[in-house]
Amino acid sequence: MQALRSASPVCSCSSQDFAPSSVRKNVACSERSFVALKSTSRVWSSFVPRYSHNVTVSRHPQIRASAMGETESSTGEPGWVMVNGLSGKMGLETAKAALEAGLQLVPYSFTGRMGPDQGPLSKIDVEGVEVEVYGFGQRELAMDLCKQVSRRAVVIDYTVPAAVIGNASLYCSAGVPFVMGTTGGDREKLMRIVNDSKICAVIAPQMGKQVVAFQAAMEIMAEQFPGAFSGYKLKVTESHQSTKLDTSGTAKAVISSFKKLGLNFDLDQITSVREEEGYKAMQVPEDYYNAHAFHTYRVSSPDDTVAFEFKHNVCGRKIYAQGTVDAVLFLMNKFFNPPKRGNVDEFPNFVFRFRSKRMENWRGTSRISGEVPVGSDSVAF
Ligand SMILES: NC(=O)C1=CN([C@@H]2O[C@H](COP(=O)(O)OP(=O)(O)OC[C@H]3O[C@@H](n4cnc5c(N)ncnc54)[C@H](OP(=O)(O)O)[C@@H]3O)[C@@H](O)[C@H]2O)C=CC1
Ligand SMILES: O=C(O)C1=N[C@H](C(=O)O)C[C@H](O)C1
Repeated sequence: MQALRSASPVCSCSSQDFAPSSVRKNVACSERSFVALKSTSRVWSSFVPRYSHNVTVSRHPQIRASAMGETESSTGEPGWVMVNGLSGKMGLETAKAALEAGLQLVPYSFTGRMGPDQGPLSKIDVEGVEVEVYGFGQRELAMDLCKQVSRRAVVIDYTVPAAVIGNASLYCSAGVPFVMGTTGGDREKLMRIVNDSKICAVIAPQMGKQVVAFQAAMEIMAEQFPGAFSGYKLKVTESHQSTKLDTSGTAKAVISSFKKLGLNFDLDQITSVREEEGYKAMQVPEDYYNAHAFHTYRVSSPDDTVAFEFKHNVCGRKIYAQGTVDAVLFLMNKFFNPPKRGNVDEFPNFVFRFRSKRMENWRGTSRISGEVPVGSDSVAF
């Protein structure tokens, strides 16, 4: 990963790299300089593990300890997370992973459905924690309740593409940092909203760190060998559960790297599989028809004598839930913990990518069909 860092001049950096220099040297620094950090790089859009082995958050003593002790020094309590989209597949999986990692679940959430004028629409039990879910009209109240529980909560958003902008605006105006796992929506606007606010966010269409490492590798190849596949053809197939509302945000991200390698491709050429016949062709195990993300990128020469195939196949949702918890811990560390000796070192495991003004300008040139490509150029998702 050291090689990865040095090979990616624009945006790859470790958590230490974007800490203020005083933090980098593990010297205590003032809240003021930390605020300066937040105002210069507020959005982290993807991250990859520094080591090739898997890190299981809940079982990793260092990270678990970090979750438990995250805010202990300043507030005497473990970190709090609010999960929106809790009745959904990712929301629930992530809430469980957060509890398992030692975080506390804010007992309030909101949904897109209309609810009563007074009181919650429903209640959801997550491993014994009862969460009140408020209707759309009471989402501001839900945010207020969250802040009453803790001024140091982080929001996790796994909702629907149509909610991305509204929810991000709400978190920003409430002043609550967030992890946006939800795909789709106007990604450029999303970045603008966060950059114009005072809060931090981690935003990525792919929270599975190992898949993000693959994204990063593709981006490095693109940066090192631009145009290497000029004239070649690209076929992209992504298969997901039939309830998925949008085209894979991850596929869009990876395609942005392929385009830099010289391949012509429009996002509407992506083949999206959402039914059984396609699942069989993609060899999705039957048990995972309702919970999978299979991606195949096939690159072939004009005369079909040369072919490359890249695949990332995920069954279940654990990989995203674990990565999301890591992103939460990272945000808590950055946003709430006054930098202190060893603070940044609590997160030695990841290389984070971050946005800078320089990248923003660079990215502005690589728009695809109204959507900013994601991935290692890290904007959009
Ligand atoms: N970044 C990543 O690594 C990953 C991202 N995703 C993305 O996460 C998102 C959620 O996926 P998934 O869990 O499968 O979807 P689900 O359909 O299972 O869940 C969506 C949830 O969003 C809620 N919801 C709908 N509208 C709103 C709103 N306006 N405000 C708040 N909540 C709302 C729904 O509530 P209700 O039931 O009450 O309608 C439901 O709980 C998708 O965009 C998906 O692409 C998924 C996996 C990994
Ligand atoms: O909806 C999903 O399930 C997933 N969505 C993300 C995406 O759109 O890329 C990540 C992964 O593919 C699972």
